[in-house]
Amino acid sequence: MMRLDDHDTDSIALRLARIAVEAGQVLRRLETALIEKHVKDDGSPTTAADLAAEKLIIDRIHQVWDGVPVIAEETSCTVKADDYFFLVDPLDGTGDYIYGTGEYSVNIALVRNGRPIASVVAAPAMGRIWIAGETTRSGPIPTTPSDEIAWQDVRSRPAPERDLVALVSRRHGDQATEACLSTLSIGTRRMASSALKFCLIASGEADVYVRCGPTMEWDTAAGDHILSCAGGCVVGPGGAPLTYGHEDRGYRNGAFAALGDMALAPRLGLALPKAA
Ligand SMILES: Nc1ncnc2c1ncn2[C@@H]1O[C@H](COP(=O)(O)O)[C@@H](OP(=O)(O)O)[C@H]1O
Ligand SMILES: [Mg+2]
Repeated sequence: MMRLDDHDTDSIALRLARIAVEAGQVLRRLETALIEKHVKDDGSPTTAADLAAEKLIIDRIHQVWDGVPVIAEETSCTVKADDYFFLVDPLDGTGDYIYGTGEYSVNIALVRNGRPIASVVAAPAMGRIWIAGETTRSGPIPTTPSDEIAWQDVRSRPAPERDLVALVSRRHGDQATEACLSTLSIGTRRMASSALKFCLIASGEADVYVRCGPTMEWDTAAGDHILSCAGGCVVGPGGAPLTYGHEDRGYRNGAFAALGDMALAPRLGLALPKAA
């Protein structure tokens, strides 16, 4: 068992990347199998693949960091948060997994005192992975799993005055989100699923993602950290960063905006985020 050394969050993120790549292989293998799906209480689907990937991730985390609580979407969503805990979504975008768009991700975040400090988002079917400790890096997922990932630093881009690129959920839109987006000069609306939306903004491929409809902490913590370390931010309606570990509200998030450039916050009517 490894002591949790939170001085080297980049190393923790690399370890999380290995776990996410392995979980991604499980998902890829099961993608082609005929998967029985179930509908959960919140109306969202779940499959045997969610469960298999979640079991693998929890086992691996316990092998490395035994004793740190793991809050995970499918089987461990009532585990209590602590000063340190992991948030895991083994298959974010289950609908897209089932319908074969490939826009699904594996999200893992280590949270300390309410904020993520090391995280990974892997998109196995797209062959892309992002990690963040102190800084954000991205790379292609190797086709031979034992190969090293060719990591490159990524940064979000300064927001243009007009013709912003907005990412919108493929499956979960709502009127409040549309009203918020209508205050911006959007040139391109691109549909995307899962935590990929945060990562595309972190890589400078889009500018803004607003979400007023429901999400869970495991949907956002890893992507929030990846975007925040790449120069962007994820903020609630008052302009404050999101915090994690809210068992009292069933680990549900409020509305948020993910921005590649903090200067977009006032344009959305939000207070300017305070520098971390
Ligand atoms: N009614 C609801 N309550 C809580 N979370 C919801 C929800 N409807 C959708 N979500 C969240 O939105 C995520 C998908 O977002 P998107 O459509 O942008 O990819 C889902 O992730 P999962 O697929 O992991 O369940 C789910 O957690
Ligand atoms: Mg999810």
